[in-house]
Amino acid sequence: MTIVLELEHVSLSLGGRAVLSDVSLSLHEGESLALIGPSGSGKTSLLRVALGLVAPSSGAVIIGGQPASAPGRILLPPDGRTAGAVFQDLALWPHLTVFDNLDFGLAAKRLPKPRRAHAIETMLAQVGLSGLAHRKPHELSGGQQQRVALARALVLEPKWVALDEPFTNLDIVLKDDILELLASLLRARNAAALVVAHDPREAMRLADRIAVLEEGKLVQLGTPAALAMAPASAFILAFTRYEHARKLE
Ligand SMILES: Nc1ncnc2c1ncn2[C@@H]1O[C@H](COP(=O)(O)OP(=O)(O)OP(=O)(O)O)[C@@H](O)[C@H]1O
Repeated sequence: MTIVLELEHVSLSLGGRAVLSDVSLSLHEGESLALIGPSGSGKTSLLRVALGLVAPSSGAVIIGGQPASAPGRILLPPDGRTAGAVFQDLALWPHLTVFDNLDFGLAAKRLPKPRRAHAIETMLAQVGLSGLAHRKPHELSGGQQQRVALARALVLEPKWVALDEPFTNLDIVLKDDILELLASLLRARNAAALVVAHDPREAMRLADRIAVLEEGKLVQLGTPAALAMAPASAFILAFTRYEHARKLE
């Protein structure tokens, strides 16, 4: 199986505190890997290390088989990591239209204009925003803004995307819709996803594999079924017990 991203014995200290300790994991082509763990366990920090926004204190990040980060050094900058990212605050450029938000990364790749326009129109159609290309973010609903953020990440045809709980603020119906849309967009591209999930039960339902962080350490990594079968900590037992009960119903 092709590995798109690998963390090898990654540790990270910030302000003298150990935020990540000896974390090793790999993200496989096309899979959805959920990161869960209590608040402050290091989930966002792990995404930041993977994306090349911060260098690990020790260990390595490997992208597509190439060294991407070494201790204290970013060898491959974020835009070279074949990744798309969507963070909780979405970080859309407020002064740019939807079209230009999507065009920003494509233009940086120096693709010809007609090709960019075609890619953007196709992408906007896929996320159901065809008519809204010339609006600015503040002229959109929250759900529409989230689709723009998703489209902006995917229009660059990433091999993997990092998502930091971008959908937590949506109501449940809208959230299910966008999760389904995300899954189908990723499937169509065979793109992998590394997703920080706040709701462990939702991760059990949707992810191919789950990585559990506690106090910066990877305490378990496996399929939802493997976690439910042999939970490695009280935190994991707490949400997998529910899963057991559901299956026994
Ligand atoms: N720049 C920083 N300097 C010092 N400590 C930091 C810094 N950024 C994060 N931390 C600490 O690192 C730890 C992990 O933070 P992180 O945001 O990765 O956790 P998280 O699991 O994503 O939390 P949450 O679920 O609450 O978002 C926390 O204790 C946090 O206070």
